[in-house]
Amino acid sequence: MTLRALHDAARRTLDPVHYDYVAGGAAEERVLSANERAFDRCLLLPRVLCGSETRDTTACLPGAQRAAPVIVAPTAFHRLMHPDGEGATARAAAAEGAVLVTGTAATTAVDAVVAAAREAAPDPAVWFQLYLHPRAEVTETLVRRAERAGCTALVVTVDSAVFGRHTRDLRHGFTELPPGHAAENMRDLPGAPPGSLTDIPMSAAPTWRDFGEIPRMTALPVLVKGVLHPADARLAVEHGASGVIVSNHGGRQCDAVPAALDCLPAVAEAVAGRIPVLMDGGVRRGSDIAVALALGATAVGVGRPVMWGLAADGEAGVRAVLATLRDEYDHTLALCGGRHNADLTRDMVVRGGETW
Ligand SMILES: Cc1cc2nc3c(=O)[nH]c(=O)nc-3n(C[C@H](O)[C@H](O)[C@H](O)COP(=O)(O)O)c2cc1C
Ligand SMILES: CCCCCCC(=O)C(=O)O
Repeated sequence: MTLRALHDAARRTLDPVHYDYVAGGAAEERVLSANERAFDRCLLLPRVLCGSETRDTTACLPGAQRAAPVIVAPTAFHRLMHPDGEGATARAAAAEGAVLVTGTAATTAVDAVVAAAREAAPDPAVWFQLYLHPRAEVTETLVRRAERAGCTALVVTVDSAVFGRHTRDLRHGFTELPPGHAAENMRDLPGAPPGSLTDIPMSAAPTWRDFGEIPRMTALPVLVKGVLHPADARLAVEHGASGVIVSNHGGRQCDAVPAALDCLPAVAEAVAGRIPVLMDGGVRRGSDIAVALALGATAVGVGRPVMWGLAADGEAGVRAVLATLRDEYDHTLALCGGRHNADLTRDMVVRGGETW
């Protein structure tokens, strides 16, 4: 099944309110569409007579030495997509050698997510995503929970000082999870109603100093997600981040920011190879992965495509999404004369577009 077919199948299967929760973005959804359009404008200039019969597409990531170059970005509430929820996503990601980022807003507790991943592979890489809580001890509770569960890295999301205004959810009045669903990692956190879609237990004014406390409280590598400005990428390095994820939250936060891909080159330049730079937002095909890697990413994240795969066919649907992207990327790398991801370089990306 192509990713488009899985998306169509998901749309047919899902309650339209739940479909819109995932598909939608903030405000006029300008950034949501800009993320995909940015990839449409980028074309690859292949090198010839320098290829290899076999290729190594693995990426060296924090807490995941030989991972697929596509990771599962953190997305909330997988049980809205399929009764098997995050357990199915975890087994699929582990079987495909992809990092899964599970999050505070998962409908399956982090220890059960890691246990599910271990059913599919002996040494899976599961990262845990969290927000900075106004009370440091609550943040620490989540960090310890992720450590105990066996997560291999943490991801701190910093683009959500306030919750995005998701137009479609506002139109539907979708503010509460259906009965029987809850954000399981939040059940026992103070002031966190686990059924609310928008009431995130997070600080409204976190600082780099607050972020810097996290690498100090844990031996796990800590990545920062939601960086767009190169100056923030430099601050991330200075405050102990082990990786930067260039992301505008899939167009679900500020609807006036650039496409994530368009922010990648400047962030990669600012980081200058000191830590890995990842990006997410709008990745829909293997050649998108090649473009992002050529522009300085070590790996890319996918959010919505994984949700569509899960809704369409559970664990098998998520596997199909990850395997399709990996195979398409390998094929593109071969056609561009590459053997390793690093063979894709910035000079191989040109801006094309509708006017050509
Ligand atoms: C339904 C949905 C839920 C999300 N939940 C979270 C979350 O809990 N934490 C987070 O950091 N990002 C969250 N994101 C953002 C994703 O991690 C990622 O940045 C985005 O989906 C990438 O864009 P893509 O969907 O075009 O691949 C969510 C995105 C979607 C679509
Ligand atoms: C407790 C609710 C947290 C929801 C976070 C989900 C999210 O980030 C989104 O974009 O939706």
